[in-house]
Amino acid sequence: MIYGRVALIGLGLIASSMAHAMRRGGLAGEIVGYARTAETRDVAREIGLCDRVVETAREAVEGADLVVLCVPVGAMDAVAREIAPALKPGATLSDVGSVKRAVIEAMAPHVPSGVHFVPAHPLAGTEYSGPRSGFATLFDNRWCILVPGEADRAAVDRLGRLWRGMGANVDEMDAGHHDLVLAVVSHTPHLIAYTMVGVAEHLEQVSNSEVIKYSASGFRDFTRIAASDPTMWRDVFLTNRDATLDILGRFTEELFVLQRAIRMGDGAQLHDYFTRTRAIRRGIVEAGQDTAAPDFGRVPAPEPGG
Ligand SMILES: NC(=O)c1ccc[n+]([C@@H]2O[C@H](COP(=O)([O-])OP(=O)(O)OC[C@H]3O[C@@H](n4cnc5c(N)ncnc54)[C@H](O)[C@@H]3O)[C@@H](O)[C@H]2O)c1
Ligand SMILES: O=C(O)C(=O)C[C@]1(C(=O)O)C=C[C@@H](O)C=C1
Repeated sequence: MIYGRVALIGLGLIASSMAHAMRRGGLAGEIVGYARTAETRDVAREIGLCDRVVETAREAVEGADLVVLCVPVGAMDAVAREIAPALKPGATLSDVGSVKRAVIEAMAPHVPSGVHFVPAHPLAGTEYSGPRSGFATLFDNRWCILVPGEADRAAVDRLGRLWRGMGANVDEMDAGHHDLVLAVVSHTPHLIAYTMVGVAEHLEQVSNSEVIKYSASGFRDFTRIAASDPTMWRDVFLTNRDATLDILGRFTEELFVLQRAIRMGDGAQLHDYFTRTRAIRRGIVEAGQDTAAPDFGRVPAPEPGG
């Protein structure tokens, strides 16, 4: 056991996956949960997600050794303000928000002295939300980034042990770098997926039923991403504004380069570009970062005709 009592605030995909993963590893003596709506609290009780589901966030954090805010990024400020007076001295306060600079700015002013604030971000998720969507293996072999700043080393190491116990690999970063990296590997790709699905929807010459019927696998992957929670992603783009706009600007420049190559019939440029991007994908598969990739991606391609 790593913590005696863990409080999870906001019982959606990430909190419910944490609850399952902590149980699987025997990592918490007691898991206490709080959700804003009575409906979510009722579902959590019905499926036995936590040992106790309580009626207020303050009640949930009382006596907890670890408190994790699992609410949308835009709600972190209000929740931190509300629970701060009830936090136990010596407790660790963490979060799982997808953006780190804005969350730290929102939460840090409320953290009482004697409470260790260790922000975190598990790089794992699905397009589903709510208390029924979680599963114990969500974090297996994925990364969790801790953004500890000047936090107490023993508290940081303890939270790292919890995430490793839930199956994740743990790294540390500063908040600004985290937000830039995530703008590249998660936030801008989501925006592009949302946009591509929007383009298909707005195309007058192709009906929505044709889009659904003939949806090829590349587009299907876009639609999966574009089904992600609207509140969560609204907050991500509003709070990681600068990094996302930076990456989006670079994306637009590269898009124009490819657009020009297509217009000019420059096959060599297209081939060279796609050869370089393929190497990146192969690197991800070889590093074991896409567990869904078939094995033949990791061995040389078969001989023609073989
Ligand atoms: N879904 C992902 O892929 C993913 C991955 C990593 C991190 N995150 C981050 O984890 C956090 C939770 O995401 P999730 O996917 O579990 O979302 P979710 O929608 O499944 O759950 C969010 C929970 O927060 C509650 N909530 C919403 N607004 C609230 C408020 N103002 N006050 C109190 N509770 C409120 C909701 O009722 C719900 O129970 C977000 O900060 C998100 O950025 C998400
Ligand atoms: O796999 C997915 O559905 C996700 O979108 C998960 C994903 C990602 O971009 O990888 C999304 C947001 C996070 O903060 C972390 C992980």
